[in-house]
Amino acid sequence: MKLRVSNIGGITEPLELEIAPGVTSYEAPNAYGKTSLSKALISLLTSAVKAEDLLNVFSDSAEIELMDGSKTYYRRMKRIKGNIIEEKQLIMDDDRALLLSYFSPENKLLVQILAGEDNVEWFISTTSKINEIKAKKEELEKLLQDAKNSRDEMQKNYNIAIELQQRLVSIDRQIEKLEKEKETGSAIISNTVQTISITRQNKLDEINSKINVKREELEKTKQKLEKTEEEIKEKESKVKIDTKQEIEKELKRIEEELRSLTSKRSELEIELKVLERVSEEIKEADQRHASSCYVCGSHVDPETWKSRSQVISKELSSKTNALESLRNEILNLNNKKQDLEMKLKDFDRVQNDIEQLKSSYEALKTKMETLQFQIQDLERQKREMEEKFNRTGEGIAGMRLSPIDEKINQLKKQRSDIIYDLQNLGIPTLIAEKISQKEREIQHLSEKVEEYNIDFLKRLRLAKEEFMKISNSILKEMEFNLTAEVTDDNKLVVRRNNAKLDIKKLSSSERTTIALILILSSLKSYFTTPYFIIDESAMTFDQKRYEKLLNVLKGISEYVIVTRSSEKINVRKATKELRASS
Ligand SMILES: Nc1ncnc2c1ncn2[C@@H]1O[C@H](COP(=O)(O)OP(=O)(O)OP(=O)(O)O)[C@@H](O)[C@H]1O
Ligand SMILES: [Zn+2]
Repeated sequence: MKLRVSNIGGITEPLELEIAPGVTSYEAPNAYGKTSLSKALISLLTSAVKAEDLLNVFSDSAEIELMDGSKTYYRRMKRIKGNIIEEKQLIMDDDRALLLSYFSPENKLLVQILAGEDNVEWFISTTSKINEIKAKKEELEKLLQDAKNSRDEMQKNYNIAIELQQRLVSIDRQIEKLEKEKETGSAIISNTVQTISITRQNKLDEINSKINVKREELEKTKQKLEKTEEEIKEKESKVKIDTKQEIEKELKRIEEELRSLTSKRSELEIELKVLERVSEEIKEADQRHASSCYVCGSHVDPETWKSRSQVISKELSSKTNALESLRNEILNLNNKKQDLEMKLKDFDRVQNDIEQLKSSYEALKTKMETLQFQIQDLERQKREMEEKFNRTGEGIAGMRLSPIDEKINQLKKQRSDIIYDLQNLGIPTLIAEKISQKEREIQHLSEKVEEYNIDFLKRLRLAKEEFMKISNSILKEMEFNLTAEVTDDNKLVVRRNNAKLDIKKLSSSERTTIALILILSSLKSYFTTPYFIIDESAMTFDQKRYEKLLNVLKGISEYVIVTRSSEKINVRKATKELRASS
């Protein structure tokens, strides 16, 4: 196969390599790009190796291309505005390649075993894809449970349907029997028919007369209503609000005037009384020819009494006249006031009348509505009655049913209920067919689940059995005085001369060998890789053991590539046998 790499990792000069089947050793100085090349090859097996990890940080585009026969696989990436865009055609996309196709100081299993950890359960379940099988198994188990549940449901429905069918047969028999009984009794029935039609006519007549009465009443109410409306209008035209207000204003004015006039009158009356007394005193003084004042006792010429009396009399008569006219005025105003008060009372009375008319108008309206509703109701009753009579024209329904018919009707209702239920459930023969179909499905699913179960257990054992098979011979061939096995609970157990040895006590080449054996076991059991790459820096073998190891590895994959540090660049066949055969 032919590999071309450019701008991957530290490889900036385009690199082209022809790799022959068998074990190839790729030698180059430190920091030349051996790891970069290995990563390029692994990146064609899994997209878990990301473009970001591959692309040389100083380049904007990179390419890995592998041509194998007529097939071309590649990863081509470009950096555009800080993002890497990639086109790829992988040989496979399986992240187990990181564990099983590449043995380097970064290999997780190697790291773990070098650290002295002996639990390899994660390695076995990851490389065997046991979890995927488990998930599939569980999915199937769920389907199986669902199928069983729906079969049970169907069985239940089947039992119900059978029972319903039996009930249907018995009901049909009962109906048949009752129909026969009815036929014998039908002679009696024809008599009743006449009676019934008379009763019907009576009922209709009754309703019709009720409707007529109500209609007449409605007509009368309507007339009353119209009359009331007219009256209200007439009265309202009489009572004009502004005239009423004017009268009230006038009344107020008169009352005010009356108040001022009456107070004037009482003043005048008091003045008159005073004058009358003075005039009497003066007259008396004149008769006595008094020479001194009857009030203050000062000297008065008796001759002046007469002239004084004259002045007072004049004043008296003028005041009396004024009082007289004031009294007349008051009288007049009081009359006017009474008139106006009468008018206001009239207004109030009419207003009252209007209120009363209005309330009786409302009452009439309600009565009309009630009547209309009653008439509608009666007409509906009539219509329904007519419909019922028409529907059951020549039958006897419309009246109470005879007990036989009632019983037949009841049975028929039960019958149609059962048929409805049966339609929902399905008829028993159909259900039975479905049940047997389900049973086949259950059978099939059970077998599948069992297969997965067996596969699951087998898979779990496979790598361990393979490990048992190959570990001791490899260890022997590598001349390590050790035996190793993986226990049922997935622990690595290593022994020397039958004594258990803690992994931590093993030398690093012993640990590395055991890790490699585990990887070989998983490769044989679960995973086929097109090439297997070993980074020599992961190994601490002496030359003799290194040669032996290459022999062990050569059958592991069609291509085995070992990268080594060397001052010179060299690509060559690495094992004697292959060198001999090529
Ligand atoms: N993505 C990258 N971008 C730029 N340079 C890189 C990148 N990856 C690695 N390098 C550099 O490229 C050079 C080659 O690295 P690489 O790990 O492939 O060398 P190596 O041949 O495996 O060396 P060693 O013998 O020490 O293991 C190193 O100098 C490394 O720092
Ligand atoms: Zn006097």
